[in-house]
Parts: sequence; structure tokens; C-alpha cells
Amino acid sequence: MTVLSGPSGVGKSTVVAELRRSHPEVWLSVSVTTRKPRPGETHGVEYFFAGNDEFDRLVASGELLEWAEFAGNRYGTPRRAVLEKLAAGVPTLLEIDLQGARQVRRTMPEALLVFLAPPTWEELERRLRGRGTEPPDVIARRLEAGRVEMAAEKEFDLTLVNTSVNDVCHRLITLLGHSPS
Ligand SMILES: Nc1ncnc2c1ncn2[C@@H]1O[C@H](COP(=O)(O)OP(=O)(O)OP(=O)(O)O)[C@@H](O)[C@H]1O
Ligand SMILES: Nc1nc2c(ncn2[C@@H]2O[C@H](COP(=O)(O)O)[C@@H](O)[C@H]2O)c(=O)[nH]1
Repeated sequence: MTVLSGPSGVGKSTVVAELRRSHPEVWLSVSVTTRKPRPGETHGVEYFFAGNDEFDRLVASGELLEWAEFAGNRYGTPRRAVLEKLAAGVPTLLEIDLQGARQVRRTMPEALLVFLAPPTWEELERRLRGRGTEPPDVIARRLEAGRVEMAAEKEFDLTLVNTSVNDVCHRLITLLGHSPS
């Protein structure tokens, strides 16, 4: 299993969307979140959108492999789907934040942890602001979390710099082919 993490705005979702398009044989876990959908996001595709009560229930019943609070919302990985894909030998990718990556490191030490880094901090800010999906206060919280994520890069098995989405996808596909499932 491969885990993709990195600061908000670096391009994780863009890379994952391109992988979905170009490599449908790779299975991308769909997380549950309490965040509201952005325009164009569809329940069951980018996320399963849930209320706080439903998220509480999933946590209490142990249905999440990992979960974290990020910039005011909660996010978690449904456990059963991941275990089923791994048991079937399907190449599996999780796109999650640093706190989630740390939990996976503890519970599934065989997973490959990949850090997606921006070419520069200024470019990260430009991408996050340019996406235009969050108000300024939320962007500030995400950048604050981004500083923490950048400082944790050394905890990952390797870093890919997202200068070109195609290049990153190419590298990830190679890694997925070689990481133990
Ligand atoms: N290689 C790239 N070059 C230029 N722009 C990029 C690149 N990759 C992604 N972007 C742009 O950067 C913005 C942020 O990308 P994206 O939403 O994929 O980031 P993310 O890491 O998933 O963020 P978050 O963690 O907040 O969900 C988007 O507008 C996207 O089009
Ligand atoms: N720990 C987890 N983090 C997750 C999961 N799904 C997504 N994420 C991360 O949350 C932030 C914000 O995402 P956004 O879609 O609101 O921009 C980002 O770092 C994602 O990688 C999850 O299941 N667990």
C-alpha cells in the first residue's frame, strides 16, 4: 500500500485525479469527511460526505483505519474497503494528511509513505490561493498546517516534488508496482 501526503495545495488531489484517469487499475481509497462538498465534488467519488454524528459513529465502531482533524474538519479512511483491496492484491493508494500517515506508519509499517512537496513555498501559497475554494481564514489555517507538514518530510520514505503532474504520476505508478501490497 502507498500513502500520499503533503501540504494543502501541493497538488495531491490533482495527481490522484490524473491517476484515476490514466491508471484505473490502481485503487484509490475514498475517505469520509465532515467537510462540505466543493463545487463539482460528488458523494462517493472524491469523498463520502458525512455529518458529525455519522463520523462519530464510524470512529466509535472502529470502521476507520485512521482519522484526523484537519483545518476544522474531520477525515478518515474506511477500513474494510482497504483491507479487501489489499487481500485481493490490488495496488492501493491513500491520499491523507500527516497525522493519518503517522497512524498508518504505526499500524501498517509495510506501507510506503510518499511526501509530495511543492517546488517552493511561494508556489504552494500561489496554488492554494489560486484554487479559490477556501476563504482567507481557512487558507491561513491550511498554510499553518502546511508548515508543520513540510517540517515532517523526513518521516516519509521518499519525496516527490510536484513540478509536473504527469511526472509525479509516472513515479507513483512505478512505486505502486513495486511496493508490497
Ligand atoms: N504541478 C502543478 N503545477 C501547477 N499547478 C498545480 C500542479 N498540481 C496542482 N496544481 C494546482 O494547484 C491547486 C491545488 O491542487 P490540489 O487541490 O490538487 O491540492 P491538494 O494537495 O489536493 O490540496 P488539499 O490538501 O487542500 O486538498 C489546484 O488549483 C491545481 O490545479
Ligand atoms: N488523515 C486523513 N486525511 C485525509 C483523508 N482524506 C483526505 N485527507 C487530507 O485532508 C486534507 C484536506 O483535504 P481537502 O479535500 O479538504 O482539501 C488533505 O491533506 C487531505 O490529504 C483521510 O481519510 N484521512
